[in-house]
Amino acid sequence: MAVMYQAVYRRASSLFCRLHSTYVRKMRYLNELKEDDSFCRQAQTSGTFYLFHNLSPFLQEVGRKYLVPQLSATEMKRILEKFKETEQWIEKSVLIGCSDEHIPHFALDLGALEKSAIESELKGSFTDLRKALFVVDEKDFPLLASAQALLRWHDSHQYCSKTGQPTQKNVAGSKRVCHASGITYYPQMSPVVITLVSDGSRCLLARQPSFPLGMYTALSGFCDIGETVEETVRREVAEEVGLEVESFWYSASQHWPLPSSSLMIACHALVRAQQTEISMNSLELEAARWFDLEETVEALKRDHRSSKQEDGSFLPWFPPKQAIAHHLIREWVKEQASRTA
Ligand SMILES: NC(=O)c1ccc[n+]([C@@H]2O[C@H](COP(=O)([O-])OP(=O)(O)OC[C@H]3O[C@@H](n4cnc5c(N)ncnc54)[C@H](O)[C@@H]3O)[C@@H](O)[C@H]2O)c1
Ligand SMILES: [Mg+2]
Repeated sequence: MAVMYQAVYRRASSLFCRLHSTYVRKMRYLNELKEDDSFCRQAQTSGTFYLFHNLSPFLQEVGRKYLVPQLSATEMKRILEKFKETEQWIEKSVLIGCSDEHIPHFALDLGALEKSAIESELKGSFTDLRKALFVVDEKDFPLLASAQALLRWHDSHQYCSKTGQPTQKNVAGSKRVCHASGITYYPQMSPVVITLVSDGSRCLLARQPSFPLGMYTALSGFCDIGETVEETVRREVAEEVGLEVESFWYSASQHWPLPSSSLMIACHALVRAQQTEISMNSLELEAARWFDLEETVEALKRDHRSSKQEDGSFLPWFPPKQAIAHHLIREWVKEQASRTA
């Protein structure tokens, strides 16, 4: 028995070491690409490229699936030659990751070239990010989201906000520098707290007027400058529904690219069971109410289409699984179900 345990343990720890060293080596490689311009320029000649056109990612519809194709450096060169563009275009690309085998991945926006001509050449289409995020395979979601956010950041930070002079990107695209002032700009995300409030047996979900009809989600809000996550949770819940948070705990986080880069920090919060009367802030919200476990489980089964009723009204439904709000709601349901079991 002891021998068997040792063999299993040895196999597990060697697997851990292998995984660990692959990960560490990969992170070190990416860091080197960000820090060393000539190393990164060299890597562009053997990398793969994800294409965008005015910030819409290039997708290929194959059967019922939407794939996110990667073009090799050779293919990229061929396309640019075909459109009579020089290889200098490659320098506009930004580093977005690499494979375990250290093949670097770049994103490139071909916004200045004719969209339909590239689409017919490459047999696919540039798709609005809002749609693309929800039709691609789940594993491609973070990649598309971060690539688009990074390209958008570069597009909107071409000039120094102090001197008005043009800024230059480093080859990897991990920063931009204004040579007149010496200021370095780094890509940024705005921290946002998203909180699923519960009174112990129900959860609180709300909707803004701009949401698709029938969609409810957890409360969210940008962190004010200088605020801690704890302070934002308490303030947002007080501001939006007039309740006082008693305790809260962190669940998970997610980068959300729409409408501009946010770091979503997802939390569960508890309010006192005796103080659950909602006083909704109608400047921001259109509806806010408590959902019991059964109603929450039912709404989780619906989507935008299936929630539509014959009279044109909509039953409540929640954001799809790609959104961290969905994860919070599922987590709450699981916890409630295990409590009542
Ligand atoms: N992934 C998800 O599951 C999920 C769910 C809900 C919301 N979100 C995202 O969270 C973000 C914030 O949600 P919200 O609208 O409830 O926030 P919010 O309650 O803070 O209200 C938005 C308002 O805050 C102000 N604001 C303050 N700082 C801002 C900043 N850095 N950028 C933009 N506006 C700022 C603006 O006046 C804006 O109209 C949105 O971008 C939304 O897309 C994601
Ligand atoms: Mg809000």
